[in-house]
Amino acid sequence: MHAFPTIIPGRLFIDGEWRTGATGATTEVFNPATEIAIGTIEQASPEDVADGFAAAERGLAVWRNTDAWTRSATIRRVADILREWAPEASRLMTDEQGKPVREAEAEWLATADQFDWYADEARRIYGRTVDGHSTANRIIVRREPVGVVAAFAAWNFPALLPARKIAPALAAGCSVILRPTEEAPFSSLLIVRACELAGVPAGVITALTGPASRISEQLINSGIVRKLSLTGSGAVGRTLLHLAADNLVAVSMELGGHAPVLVFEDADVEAAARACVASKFRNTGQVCASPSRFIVQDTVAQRFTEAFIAATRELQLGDGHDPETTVGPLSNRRQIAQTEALVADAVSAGATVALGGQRDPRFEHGYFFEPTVLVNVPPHSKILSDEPFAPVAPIVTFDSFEQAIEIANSTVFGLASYVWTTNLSTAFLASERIEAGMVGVNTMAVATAEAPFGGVKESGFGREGGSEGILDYTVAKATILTL
Ligand SMILES: O=CCCCC(=O)O
Repeated sequence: MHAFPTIIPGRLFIDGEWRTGATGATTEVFNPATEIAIGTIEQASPEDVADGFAAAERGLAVWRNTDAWTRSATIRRVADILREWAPEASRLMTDEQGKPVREAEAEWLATADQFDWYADEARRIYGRTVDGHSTANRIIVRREPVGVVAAFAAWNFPALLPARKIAPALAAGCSVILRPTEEAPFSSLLIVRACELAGVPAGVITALTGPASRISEQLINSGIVRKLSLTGSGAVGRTLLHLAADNLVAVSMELGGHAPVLVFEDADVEAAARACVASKFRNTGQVCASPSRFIVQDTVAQRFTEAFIAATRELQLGDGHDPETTVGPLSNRRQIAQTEALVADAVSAGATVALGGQRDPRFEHGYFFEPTVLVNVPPHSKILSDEPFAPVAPIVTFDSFEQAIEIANSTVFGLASYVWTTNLSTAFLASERIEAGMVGVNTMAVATAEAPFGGVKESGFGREGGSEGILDYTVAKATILTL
């Protein structure tokens, strides 16, 4: 048994120790439902960051020489600890990020799944041998750890997103420097604490909280970090890619999406609408794989829209700690402004607000926005092209398979996508024609530890999850033998 930490360590974790920063500067963290501060985190100074990457370099030397069975058993213990902590950790996540406790609990279990999955994959890092030009040649290919990894994740899934980077990196034998987000840092720090308790050696995991741009710049310019993994916005991705290019650091980028849902007339339309509502408003729409454009065959559009609105009306907006709540607040003030702007733009373009459309006036505090449904949405509305990260569902129609695919592929993004049909040919053809890293057919559940998660186009590159996920943290080394 591992007791849940009574004091959440809002500290830096460097060389196996929880430390205050060299300058003593801290940042407050707020509950988005109450706007009340729930704690503080340290701001790592340049000296702290330098200590962090030096420790990570030493940790790498230890961990890359630790056998795969030991790495596997250690990572498995992290999963076990996180499962033990899930009930309390869920309430903490709700405090800092806003999502309903039930969703937070699901996130912690999915987080533990990442560690479980990569505990197994640690023992399955396969090499190969190839015969060379000459019968005397043998080429042996081994996959070695890429080196020190810098991991930057977004605030919308403060446990799952770091876990998707930490678990495969540890499995591959890398050391990891995590920069938790300032909006929701405590869940990420809990993972670090679980790693410590599980026996991950000093320096193998480091946590540095503080200003994103300064810390990332220092890490990438350090000459020690060999791999950068980001889940974040396209703008941040571009900035970090420039830095990585200057330093020839390898990158994986998960940069968001704008997932189309194609609903064909042969689908179970009501089941599709219910599943779409549950998925659309999960985490208040702040999900990179969130279905965000509902593209419905015109013959069933009215039925779909009615069922969608009816299911949306049943949602309960409120504080995530209330057991009745099914949709929590947006996570921060920026999201409110962005959501309001998207709705205003769509309405001025000619869209109709069929439900919601504004900040919920019942709440004096907190970032509560009504679950919103837009219909008659003109193609040039920003809600159909900009990543929304908002509880707003635009419904548009199509009249042919080709038009459905054209609309689905009309954004710069290509992360998740969804198809609802009972026709096997339509399912296959649509999933092959949609430009996306993932396609859910008659399901909205595409994010699971055993499947590769990642995008194409401006949604980024690299994969997290599945047996593919560990490859991003390895390099192939060829040894060419002449016998
Ligand atoms: O925001 C991106 C992560 C998606 C995780 C999920 O859908 O569970």
